Amino acid sequence: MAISAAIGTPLETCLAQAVDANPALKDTAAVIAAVARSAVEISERIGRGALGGDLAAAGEHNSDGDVQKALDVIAHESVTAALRTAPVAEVASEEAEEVMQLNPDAPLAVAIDPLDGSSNIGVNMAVGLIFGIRPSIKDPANPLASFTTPGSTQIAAGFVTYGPATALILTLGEGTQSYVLDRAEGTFKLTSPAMSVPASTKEFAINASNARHWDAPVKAYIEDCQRGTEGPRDKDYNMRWLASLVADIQRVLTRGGVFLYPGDARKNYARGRLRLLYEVAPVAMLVEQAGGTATDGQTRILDLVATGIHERAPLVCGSTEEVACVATYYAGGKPDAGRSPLFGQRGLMRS
Ligand SMILES: O=P(O)(O)OC[C@H]1O[C@](O)(COP(=O)(O)O)[C@@H](O)[C@@H]1O
Ligand SMILES: [Mg+2]
Ligand SMILES: [Mg+2]
Repeated sequence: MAISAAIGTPLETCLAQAVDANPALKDTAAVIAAVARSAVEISERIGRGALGGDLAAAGEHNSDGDVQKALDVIAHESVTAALRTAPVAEVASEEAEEVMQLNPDAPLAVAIDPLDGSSNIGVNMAVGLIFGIRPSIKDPANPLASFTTPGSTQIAAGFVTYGPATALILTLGEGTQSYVLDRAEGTFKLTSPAMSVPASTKEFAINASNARHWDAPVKAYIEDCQRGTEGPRDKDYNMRWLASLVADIQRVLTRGGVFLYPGDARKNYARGRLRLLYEVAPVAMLVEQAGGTATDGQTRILDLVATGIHERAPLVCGSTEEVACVATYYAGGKPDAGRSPLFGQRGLMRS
């Protein structure tokens, strides 16, 4: 439901209001409160920086082959301990190979990236946590049943950004809200009851070091953005890349933009880098609920169905007009052929 509380209202009060309006959200609210408790703990830990030990110390490899840093493991243990106290049957975590069974009779399943933006650990840059909450499907024959449904079955989704401020971005399926942690009180408080992604933008986010590996539509789209007013897009673009999905998406949710992590030609990158269940699908729900669009380039993310819990998916999301523009490149076209270098307003053959 949409949140109508005043700015500054504590998360707990907002959740209680949501449950009053829709009692079916009671268990979901309990899960969100548990995730928020873990986020407060991790925020304090990150805030101490190197005074709290070497959070970037390398450990084992995780399911995706990434080296786990100390903070990846600390965050995973903190959030799964919190979820054990909530009505959660199963957890799919980036940091666990298999689905974790918590409270078997509980009604909900949670997909979680306990620590997003791991390359930013230890350099005082923004990192975060991402989660998506789904109904738990009890199917003894299929231990993945709760997670092999479309992203549109998510009941709620959110992420936390541990940045200059610790923020919680949340949707309960109707609108996207933001909260900021009041460090003095250890409580998240409402800062925006309805985030709204502007339909158009002049800002894109992509890891440009991968340009030589991109497919033709992404290459053409980014090249045209870079040509600015000299090219068919006829506007000068800015580029931002924080290497932290949560921070990049918080910017897109706040002032618009388009975020791309496409598939590319590198080994194991045919479907990009981001994981469908605990990164792409929650972000897609938040972006859609804020009036933006989220696709894999062409197909709506929330229609995609995972076949494994660590499956990847390309992500193109943010301002609706810009995401639609990327889709035209994938469909083999250009957004406005009438403004091509040859025929456009500044073209050689202006009519
Ligand atoms: O290092 P790259 O290829 O730019 O990838 C950065 C992306 O990888 C991620 O760090 C992946 O998440 P994890 O840190 O949870 O593995 C995203 O937050 C970020 O957008
Ligand atoms: Mg991540
Ligand atoms: Mg992670």
